[in-house]
Amino acid sequence: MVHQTCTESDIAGASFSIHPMSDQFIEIIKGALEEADTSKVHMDTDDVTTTVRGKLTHVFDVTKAIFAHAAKSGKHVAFEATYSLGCPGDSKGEAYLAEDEIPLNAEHVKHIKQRVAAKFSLYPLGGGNYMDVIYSQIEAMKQYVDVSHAHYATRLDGEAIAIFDGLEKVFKATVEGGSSHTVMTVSMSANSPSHRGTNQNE
Ligand SMILES: Cc1ncc(C[n+]2csc(CCO)c2C)c(N)n1
Repeated sequence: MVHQTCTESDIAGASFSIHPMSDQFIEIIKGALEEADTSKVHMDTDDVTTTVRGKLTHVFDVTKAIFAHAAKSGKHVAFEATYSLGCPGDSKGEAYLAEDEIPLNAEHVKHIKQRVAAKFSLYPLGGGNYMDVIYSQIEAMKQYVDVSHAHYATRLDGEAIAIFDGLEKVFKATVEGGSSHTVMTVSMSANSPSHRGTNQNE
Protein backbone atom coordinates (compact mmCIF):
# COMPACT_ATOMS: atom_id res chain seq x y z
CA MET A 1 0.00 0.00 0.00
CA VAL A 2 1.24 3.47 -0.85
CA HIS A 3 1.02 5.91 2.07
CA GLN A 4 0.35 9.48 1.02
CA THR A 5 2.07 12.00 3.18
CA CYS A 6 0.24 15.15 4.14
CA THR A 7 2.12 18.37 3.48
CA GLU A 8 2.89 20.95 6.13
CA SER A 9 0.90 23.55 4.19
CA ASP A 10 -2.05 25.11 6.01
CA ILE A 11 -4.26 25.12 2.95
CA ALA A 12 -7.91 24.48 3.75
CA GLY A 13 -10.68 23.51 1.41
CA ALA A 14 -14.34 22.71 1.10
CA SER A 15 -16.34 20.71 -1.36
CA PHE A 16 -19.97 21.81 -1.21
CA SER A 17 -23.23 21.80 -3.05
CA ILE A 18 -26.46 23.76 -2.91
CA HIS A 19 -29.74 22.19 -3.89
CA PRO A 20 -32.56 24.69 -4.27
CA MET A 21 -36.00 23.04 -4.41
CA SER A 22 -37.10 25.32 -7.20
CA ASP A 23 -37.50 25.38 -10.98
CA GLN A 24 -35.08 28.33 -10.85
CA PHE A 25 -32.31 26.17 -9.39
CA ILE A 26 -29.80 27.10 -12.12
CA GLU A 27 -30.23 30.84 -11.54
CA ILE A 28 -30.13 30.41 -7.76
CA ILE A 29 -26.93 28.30 -7.80
CA LYS A 30 -25.12 30.34 -10.42
CA GLY A 31 -26.36 33.66 -8.99
CA ALA A 32 -25.11 32.77 -5.49
CA LEU A 33 -21.71 31.64 -6.83
CA GLU A 34 -21.35 34.88 -8.79
CA GLU A 35 -22.57 37.21 -6.06
CA ALA A 36 -19.88 36.13 -3.59
CA ASP A 37 -16.45 37.73 -3.86
CA THR A 38 -14.20 34.71 -4.44
CA SER A 39 -11.00 36.56 -5.29
CA LYS A 40 -9.11 35.21 -2.24
CA VAL A 41 -9.83 31.53 -2.96
CA HIS A 42 -9.31 29.07 -5.78
CA MET A 43 -12.81 28.01 -6.85
CA ASP A 44 -13.92 25.36 -9.27
CA THR A 45 -17.52 24.36 -10.03
CA ASP A 46 -18.62 21.20 -11.82
CA ASP A 47 -21.91 19.34 -12.19
CA VAL A 48 -21.68 17.79 -8.72
CA THR A 49 -20.05 20.28 -6.32
CA THR A 50 -18.03 23.45 -6.01
CA THR A 51 -14.56 23.26 -4.50
CA VAL A 52 -12.95 26.22 -2.75
CA ARG A 53 -9.39 26.18 -1.51
CA GLY A 54 -7.21 28.71 0.30
CA LYS A 55 -6.91 30.07 3.83
CA LEU A 56 -9.48 28.67 6.25
CA THR A 57 -10.91 32.15 6.95
CA HIS A 58 -11.68 32.65 3.26
CA VAL A 59 -13.04 29.13 2.74
CA PHE A 60 -15.63 29.75 5.49
CA ASP A 61 -16.27 33.34 4.37
CA VAL A 62 -17.00 32.28 0.78
CA THR A 63 -19.15 29.23 1.61
CA LYS A 64 -21.16 31.25 4.16
CA ALA A 65 -21.78 34.02 1.62
CA ILE A 66 -22.78 31.62 -1.17
CA PHE A 67 -25.23 29.82 1.11
CA ALA A 68 -26.67 33.14 2.37
CA HIS A 69 -27.15 34.43 -1.18
CA ALA A 70 -28.91 31.22 -2.25
CA ALA A 71 -31.12 31.12 0.87
CA LYS A 72 -32.25 34.73 0.51
CA SER A 73 -34.10 33.61 -2.64
CA GLY A 74 -36.70 32.41 -0.12
CA LYS A 75 -36.75 28.98 -1.73
CA HIS A 76 -36.13 25.82 0.22
CA VAL A 77 -32.35 25.37 -0.11
CA ALA A 78 -30.28 22.43 1.08
CA PHE A 79 -26.53 22.81 1.57
CA GLU A 80 -23.98 20.04 2.04
CA ALA A 81 -20.29 20.68 2.70
CA THR A 82 -17.13 18.86 3.65
CA TYR A 83 -14.39 21.10 5.06
CA SER A 84 -10.85 19.82 5.35
CA LEU A 85 -7.45 21.08 6.46
CA GLY A 86 -4.20 19.20 6.66
CA CYS A 87 -4.06 16.79 3.81
CA PRO A 88 -4.12 18.50 0.43
CA GLY A 89 -4.36 16.38 -2.65
CA ASP A 90 -3.27 19.02 -5.15
CA SER A 91 -1.50 22.34 -5.06
CA LYS A 92 -3.38 24.70 -7.40
CA GLY A 93 -5.02 26.48 -4.50
CA GLU A 94 -1.73 27.00 -2.67
CA ALA A 95 -1.08 30.27 -4.52
CA TYR A 96 -4.01 31.69 -2.53
CA LEU A 97 -2.24 31.13 0.80
CA ALA A 98 -0.44 34.43 0.21
CA GLU A 99 -3.73 36.29 0.79
CA ASP A 100 -4.29 38.20 4.01
CA GLU A 101 -6.85 37.17 6.66
CA ILE A 102 -9.41 39.89 5.85
CA PRO A 103 -12.64 38.23 4.72
CA LEU A 104 -14.21 39.87 1.67
CA ASN A 105 -17.86 38.88 2.18
CA ALA A 106 -18.46 39.03 5.93
CA GLU A 107 -19.62 42.66 6.08
CA HIS A 108 -21.86 42.21 3.08
CA VAL A 109 -23.74 39.14 4.37
CA LYS A 110 -23.76 39.70 8.13
CA HIS A 111 -27.19 41.41 8.04
CA ILE A 112 -28.88 38.58 6.12
CA LYS A 113 -31.48 37.12 8.48
CA GLN A 114 -31.98 33.46 7.79
CA ARG A 115 -33.05 30.88 10.36
CA VAL A 116 -31.72 27.44 9.50
CA ALA A 117 -31.53 23.92 10.86
CA ALA A 118 -28.17 22.21 10.52
CA LYS A 119 -26.19 19.18 11.56
CA PHE A 120 -22.42 18.98 11.77
CA SER A 121 -19.87 16.28 12.46
CA LEU A 122 -16.26 16.97 13.39
CA TYR A 123 -13.47 14.52 12.64
CA PRO A 124 -10.13 15.43 14.24
CA LEU A 125 -8.02 12.91 12.35
CA GLY A 126 -4.43 12.40 13.31
CA GLY A 127 -4.82 13.37 16.96
CA GLY A 128 -4.96 11.22 20.08
CA ASN A 129 -7.99 12.08 22.22
CA TYR A 130 -10.38 12.65 19.39
CA MET A 131 -13.59 12.12 21.41
CA ASP A 132 -12.45 14.70 24.01
CA VAL A 133 -11.80 17.18 21.20
CA ILE A 134 -15.24 16.53 19.68
CA TYR A 135 -17.08 16.87 23.02
CA SER A 136 -15.27 20.06 23.97
CA GLN A 137 -16.03 21.64 20.60
CA ILE A 138 -19.73 20.67 20.85
CA GLU A 139 -19.68 22.45 24.26
CA ALA A 140 -17.98 25.47 22.66
CA MET A 141 -20.67 25.61 19.97
CA LYS A 142 -23.30 26.34 22.66
CA GLN A 143 -21.95 29.92 22.90
CA TYR A 144 -23.16 30.63 19.38
CA VAL A 145 -26.38 28.71 18.65
CA ASP A 146 -28.86 26.15 20.00
CA VAL A 147 -27.15 22.77 20.15
CA SER A 148 -28.80 19.38 20.51
CA HIS A 149 -27.79 15.77 20.21
CA ALA A 150 -28.32 13.78 17.00
CA HIS A 151 -27.01 10.41 15.93
CA TYR A 152 -23.69 10.69 14.04
CA ALA A 153 -23.90 14.49 14.20
CA THR A 154 -24.81 17.47 16.38
CA ARG A 155 -27.85 19.52 15.56
CA LEU A 156 -27.67 23.32 15.38
CA ASP A 157 -30.63 25.68 15.17
CA GLY A 158 -30.25 29.41 14.71
CA GLU A 159 -29.24 32.14 12.32
CA ALA A 160 -27.19 30.92 9.36
CA ILE A 161 -24.49 33.54 9.89
CA ALA A 162 -24.09 32.61 13.59
CA ILE A 163 -23.94 28.92 12.70
CA PHE A 164 -21.23 29.44 10.06
CA ASP A 165 -19.25 31.64 12.47
CA GLY A 166 -19.56 28.95 15.17
CA LEU A 167 -18.48 26.23 12.75
CA GLU A 168 -15.42 28.27 11.74
CA LYS A 169 -14.42 28.88 15.39
CA VAL A 170 -14.84 25.21 16.29
CA PHE A 171 -12.85 24.12 13.23
CA LYS A 172 -10.02 26.57 14.05
CA ALA A 173 -9.94 25.49 17.71
CA THR A 174 -9.65 21.84 16.63
CA VAL A 175 -6.71 22.66 14.35
CA GLU A 176 -5.04 24.82 17.01
CA GLY A 177 -5.62 22.01 19.52
CA GLY A 178 -3.24 19.82 17.51
CA SER A 179 -5.37 17.86 15.05
CA SER A 180 -3.03 17.37 12.10
CA HIS A 181 -5.85 16.63 9.65
CA THR A 182 -9.31 17.97 10.42
CA VAL A 183 -12.52 17.23 8.57
CA MET A 184 -15.99 18.65 9.20
CA THR A 185 -19.20 17.76 7.43
CA VAL A 186 -22.21 20.09 7.47
CA SER A 187 -25.80 19.72 6.26
CA MET A 188 -28.03 22.77 6.38
CA SER A 189 -31.59 23.47 5.43
CA ALA A 190 -33.15 26.90 4.86
CA ASN A 191 -36.78 27.80 4.24
CA SER A 192 -37.94 24.22 4.67
CA PRO A 193 -41.71 23.73 4.73
CA SER A 194 -40.99 21.67 7.86
CA HIS A 195 -39.98 24.90 9.62
CA ARG A 196 -43.32 26.58 8.97
CA GLY A 197 -44.58 28.22 12.12
CA THR A 198 -41.12 28.31 13.67
CA ASN A 199 -39.40 30.38 11.00
CA GLN A 200 -39.03 34.08 11.81
CA ASN A 201 -38.53 34.86 8.12
CA GLU A 202 -42.10 34.00 7.17
C1 LIG B 1 -22.49 25.03 -4.99
C2 LIG B 1 -22.81 24.04 -6.06
N1 LIG B 1 -21.90 23.80 -7.01
C3 LIG B 1 -22.19 22.94 -8.02
C4 LIG B 1 -23.39 22.30 -8.07
C5 LIG B 1 -23.72 21.37 -9.21
N2 LIG B 1 -24.78 21.92 -10.02
C6 LIG B 1 -26.01 21.36 -10.06
S1 LIG B 1 -27.07 22.25 -11.04
C7 LIG B 1 -25.90 23.41 -11.40
C8 LIG B 1 -26.20 24.61 -12.28
C9 LIG B 1 -26.26 24.23 -13.71
O1 LIG B 1 -24.98 24.04 -14.21
C10 LIG B 1 -24.69 23.08 -10.80
C11 LIG B 1 -23.46 23.89 -10.98
C12 LIG B 1 -24.33 22.56 -7.04
N3 LIG B 1 -25.56 21.99 -6.97
N4 LIG B 1 -24.01 23.44 -6.04
